[in-house]
Amino acid sequence: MLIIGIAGGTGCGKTTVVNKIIDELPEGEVGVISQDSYYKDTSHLSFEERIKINFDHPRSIDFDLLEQHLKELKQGQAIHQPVYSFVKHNRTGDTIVTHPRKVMIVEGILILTNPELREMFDIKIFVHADTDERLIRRLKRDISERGRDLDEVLMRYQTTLKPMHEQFIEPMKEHADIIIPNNRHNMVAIDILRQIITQKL
Ligand SMILES: Nc1ncnc2c1ncn2[C@@H]1O[C@H](COP(=O)(O)OP(=O)(O)O)[C@@H](O)[C@H]1O
Ligand SMILES: O=c1ccn([C@@H]2O[C@H](COP(=O)(O)O)[C@@H](O)[C@H]2O)c(=O)[nH]1
Repeated sequence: MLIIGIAGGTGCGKTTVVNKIIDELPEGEVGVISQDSYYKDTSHLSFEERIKINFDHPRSIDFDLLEQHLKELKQGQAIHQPVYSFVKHNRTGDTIVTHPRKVMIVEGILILTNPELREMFDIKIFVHADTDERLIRRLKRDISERGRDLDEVLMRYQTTLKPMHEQFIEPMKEHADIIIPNNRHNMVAIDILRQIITQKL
């Protein structure tokens, strides 16, 4: 199994890159684990308490479960990946059965901050887009898909997104094997990745 970690700040285009890689490779060869599925279960908190959580800090992620699941996949076992609701800011209680594949992609803003997880990646990728570009994308996406409004996104951006990005995410570029510039759609980078993956397989 080839395990690829894809990190980068919110809105940089991680999910988009992952989907393009899946499109480029034979069906059924690529599986995905999203760090978002591993936000800690906060069912014991009220909605008002949950919205105050700093979702851009590594402590908000259940890295133990993420690591355990990746190990199980590596051993050939299927896992039950939790389903996360950005609207409720919590796990839904449902899970998706994720089967081991020849290529497993783990994507998320903070996945390179965890040393044990980092060790498990055969290829570490950092997707870069400029800060203003990411904020514009985040605004559009969170308003249209995640039930947010302008004030919520900007407040979160100033209080947690920007400082956490600078403290935890941007420094992780140092651990990356490949940095993909993604201010615009970058099909050349996707094609290079496809070639690297095919060669490794
Ligand atoms: N290279 C790009 N150019 C323009 N828009 C993009 C690009 N990559 C992604 N987007 C858009 O930006 C938004 C956030 O992208 P997404 O892949 O969800 O980012 P991430 O998973 O890193 O948060 C989406 O609406 C997506 O369509
Ligand atoms: O309940 C939540 C959990 C997370 N977020 C935000 O999501 C992004 C990470 O997702 P991307 O798809 O990589 O953008 C992170 O910046 C959190 O602030 C949230 O809004 N609510």
